[in-house]
Amino acid sequence: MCSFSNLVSRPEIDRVESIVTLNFPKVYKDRKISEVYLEFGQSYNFIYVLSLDGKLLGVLDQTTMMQVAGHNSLPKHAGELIGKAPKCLAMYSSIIEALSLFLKERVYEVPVTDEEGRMLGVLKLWSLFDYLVRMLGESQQELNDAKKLIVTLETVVENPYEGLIVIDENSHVVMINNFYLEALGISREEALGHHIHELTPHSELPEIIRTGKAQFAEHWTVRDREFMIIRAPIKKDGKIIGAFGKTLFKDMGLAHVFARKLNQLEDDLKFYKEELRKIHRASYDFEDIIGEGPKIIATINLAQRAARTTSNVLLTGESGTGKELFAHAIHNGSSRCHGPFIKVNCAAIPEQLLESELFGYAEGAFTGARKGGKPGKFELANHGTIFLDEIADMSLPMQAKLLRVIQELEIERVGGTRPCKIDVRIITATNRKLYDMVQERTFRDDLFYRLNVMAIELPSLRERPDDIELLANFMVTKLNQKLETNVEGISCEAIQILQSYSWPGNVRELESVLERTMNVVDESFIYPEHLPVQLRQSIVGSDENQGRRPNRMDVFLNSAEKDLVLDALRRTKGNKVKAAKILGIHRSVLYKKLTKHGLDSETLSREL
Ligand SMILES: Nc1ncnc2c1ncn2[C@@H]1O[C@H](COP(=O)(O)OP(=O)(O)OP(=O)(O)O)[C@@H](O)[C@H]1O
Repeated sequence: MCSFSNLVSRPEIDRVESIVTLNFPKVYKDRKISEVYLEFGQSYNFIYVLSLDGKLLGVLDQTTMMQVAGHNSLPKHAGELIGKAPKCLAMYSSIIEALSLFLKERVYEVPVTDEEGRMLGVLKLWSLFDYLVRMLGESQQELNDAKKLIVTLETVVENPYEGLIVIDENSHVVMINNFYLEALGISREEALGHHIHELTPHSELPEIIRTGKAQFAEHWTVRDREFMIIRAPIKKDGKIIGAFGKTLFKDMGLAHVFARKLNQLEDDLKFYKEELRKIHRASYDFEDIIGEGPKIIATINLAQRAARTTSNVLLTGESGTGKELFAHAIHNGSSRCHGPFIKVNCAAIPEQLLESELFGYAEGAFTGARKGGKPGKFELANHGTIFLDEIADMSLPMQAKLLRVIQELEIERVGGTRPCKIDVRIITATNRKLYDMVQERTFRDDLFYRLNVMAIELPSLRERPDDIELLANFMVTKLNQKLETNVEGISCEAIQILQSYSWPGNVRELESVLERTMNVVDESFIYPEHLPVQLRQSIVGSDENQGRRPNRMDVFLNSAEKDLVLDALRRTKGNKVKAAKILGIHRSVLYKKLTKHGLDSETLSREL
């Protein structure tokens, strides 16, 4: 006999094998056919035999088995057993085929041999009882699941906040909830099974079935009540089998509340966007840079030229000379003025944080990293300008990373895997001698040359004492607003003291000296005694300023300046804004000059 496991490869193999070895061979020898019957023949079980090429050779049903068992004359081999089977094989064949499809896993197979042990076919056993018990169990479970689902769906459909109606492909109502019935003023009996137009003659649901197109947020008026509704087709396997209508709000009052909330949210969003834009905006223009001495004018001209290019800019100069002010003005004077302006103080950020601050980090980059990661300053500055202040304080490893960004024009977040292209103009600033640092190898030369494309050196205040009066008066006006004071000006003697001081802290120091002074002064003018002692002392030691009287040079320059101002005003027919532009000075400076030269409106009308 061929090995059973060659024929059967299912998990039941153990069980079947035991049947084969214990029961079937012995059925014939040891009269165990009744056991087989008990095992398989309790109720509607079948034993059928297939030939090796799959033909149904015979079937043993309950009756046959009973006969076999009852006659006590046992067949000698399976072939004999088969011979006792009813002959209506055709009927059995179709039943068995159908059931076998369902019952595959419950069919047990044993080989059938003739007397000489030659393989005749396969004897298959299955238990309908087992099957029914299992199927019933499964059906019960499915029934319970379905019941639960129905209860859930009923709760969803029958909620007091929205109406729902469902029609079939013939536009007959198949489902409607109480909210909808109430809105229509009809009973469920009057609705179910009826054509939707009998309930509501103008319903557009049949149109949805025809076109297959959904409608969103439509108005629906019924019995003087207004609703907002959506209508949509119901599809199965791509075919439209119905449509549904669903109210979006309990009533229009609620819809208005929702609309108001939405508007409010949109307004809030607009506000915060604007606030963010303000934060990331450059605050100063070239007009805000005060100075008319040749040095500062030349510097402003150079910066204006830099603004028109896309090149990187390196601003150098002592602390407080206005490097940040210039960076703002360059951004605002450039084609990127509508993009963001992002400032990073490289000295203020701890070395280990600078990389993630500049390039951002990916989600999960380190413990405590924010969900979704965080964009770095370079990403925030995209399509705008990044201002890297105190660049000389950047460590060598960070310099290398910055160089790579400049060369490849892309950044990669810390812990990230995908580089991201950026379009950023870089303005850097330092009050240290960067070139000396390059010589000392504390600053990378390749990075230096990349940053130093447009080099702008800002003059110290010492180098332009003539601007001090202008700057001081400008600041008094500005500080009056900030401090809510009414200081009208600075006396000539006080100006002389300011001009003779060396201003190591440059314009920032001048600003803070004036703020301190204006906070304590009670008079309308600032006199020498109001100024800090160290400033007053500076004039004592200054021979140059002792008993200073106007010399011929002063007189000449003064008169040349007056002529220039008048000439500009004549050319612009008295338009001061245009005249200031011609002269290349700020409007406020022109007004000061007019006062200085006694050019009030009466005099001007005579002179022009
Ligand atoms: N020419 C100027 N006209 C008007 N205000 C100026 C001018 N220069 C500098 N200031 C003012 O002086 C203060 C210091 O300027 P800023 O911060 O730009 O200097 P800085 O060179 O960047 O300083 P630091 O090197 O210390 O960062 C600011 O309030 C700025 O507005």
